[in-house]
Amino acid sequence: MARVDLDGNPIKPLTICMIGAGGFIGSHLCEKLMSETPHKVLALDVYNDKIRHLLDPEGLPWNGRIQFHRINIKHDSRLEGLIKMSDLTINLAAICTPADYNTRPLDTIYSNFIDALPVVKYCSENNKRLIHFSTCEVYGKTIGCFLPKDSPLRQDPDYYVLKEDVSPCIFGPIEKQRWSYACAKQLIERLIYAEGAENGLEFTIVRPFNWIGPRMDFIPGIDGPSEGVPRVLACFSNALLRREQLKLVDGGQSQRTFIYIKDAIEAVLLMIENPARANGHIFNVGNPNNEVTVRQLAEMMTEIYVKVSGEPALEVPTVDISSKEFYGEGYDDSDKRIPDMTIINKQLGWNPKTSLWDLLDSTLTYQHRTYAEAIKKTMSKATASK
Ligand SMILES: NC(=O)c1ccc[n+]([C@@H]2O[C@H](COP(=O)([O-])OP(=O)(O)OC[C@H]3O[C@@H](n4cnc5c(N)ncnc54)[C@H](O)[C@@H]3O)[C@@H](O)[C@H]2O)c1
Ligand SMILES: O=c1ccn([C@@H]2O[C@H](COP(=O)(O)OP(=O)(O)O[C@H]3OC[C@@H](O)[C@H](O)[C@H]3O)[C@@H](O)[C@H]2O)c(=O)[nH]1
Repeated sequence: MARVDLDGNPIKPLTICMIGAGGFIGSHLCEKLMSETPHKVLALDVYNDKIRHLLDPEGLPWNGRIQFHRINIKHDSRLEGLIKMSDLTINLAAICTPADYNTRPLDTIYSNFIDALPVVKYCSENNKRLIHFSTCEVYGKTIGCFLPKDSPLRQDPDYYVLKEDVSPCIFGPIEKQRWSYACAKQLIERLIYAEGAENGLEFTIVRPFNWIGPRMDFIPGIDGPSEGVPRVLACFSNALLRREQLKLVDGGQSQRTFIYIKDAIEAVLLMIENPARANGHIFNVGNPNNEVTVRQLAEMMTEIYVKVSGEPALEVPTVDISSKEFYGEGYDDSDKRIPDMTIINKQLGWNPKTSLWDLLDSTLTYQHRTYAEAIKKTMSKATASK
């Protein structure tokens, strides 16, 4: 049966230039495009470990529909040609790990702003559609967090729900370099918007709110550097796998809403296949029903991991740590992130489905299956060499 868009029109097969296709989100998007659509993907990245299972030249039903190009977009003259060959460009490439924002601020700004410039320019000059990945961090802190602790207004959604077309972007001072990422993302959003307004660029901007699931980041010492600090899902998974305490930065009081990667990918597919409804829009993509403090996240992951691994929890499963000790000088944090869903609901009729418990259950089952043996081996080697 012919696939149709939300308005009942048949969907034409597209060629998609996906930059950063080898990362967490890219790998899930490639998987979805291969298994459920006829679209072709030119997959650009410096790594391909997370999509290698899709690239096998023989024996896969989508044989030939995905092509990997090992390209660093900072300096590769093939970029424009690949964008020209495609109907649509999706840019996911970025440094997007908080541990880097205040320790490698220059790389962070270059990656999220300067390196994205040619992509925007080539799309605009060649009249190609662009879906650009920004972040919920462009909102920064909520207005509510500046109110007195006992102010009843803190309970009023107007003071904390984040709306694409209404909410201000509130960052900390320049010396809090944590905000360099958010600021670079905000400026590239403004540039894309201006290209749309002045030169007619067809664009969609995505603001992901803590998408999590299998293949997110790395487990230090197993498939990433031993001293590396990934995002919170991988930090907590690593601690659980090693039977270490989960570290709560500044007491784990910050709040986040987490969404299952597979729900979020459904939203991206709707944007890809419904350009008339998605062009010119900025979309929050998150799950407002899955809000927890980081402390509650740690407790829930501990409880689920006991069930998944069959091993009892540590007597004291968490430990508090200061942000200075964990991330270094210049760290700051978003206090609370609840996405408003009005625009994406209206344009694409999309809603997230998976509860936090269910998404952590499937993700920790994957983490245990993928890493438990490897961790046991490295830990027993380390003990033997003592
Ligand atoms: N995962 C989330 O919850 C989340 C939240 C907010 C924003 N985002 C945004 O979504 C995008 C993808 O995030 P992710 O979670 O998949 O991160 P990721 O780090 O897993 O993926 C990014 C990919 O981009 C590649 N890349 C970086 N610089 C490159 C370059 N110069 N040339 C070629 N490839 C390069 C990396 O190798 C990596 O594979 C990023 O722009 C990020 O800022 C993600
Ligand atoms: O071991 C840890 C790791 C992290 N944390 C805390 O957990 C919270 C979430 O941290 P993450 O590393 O997942 O990153 P954040 O939610 O702060 O930002 C992320 O969200 C939006 C995206 O653009 C980026 O991928 C990233 O910046 C923060 O409050 C952090 O301080 C811990 O308490 N312990």
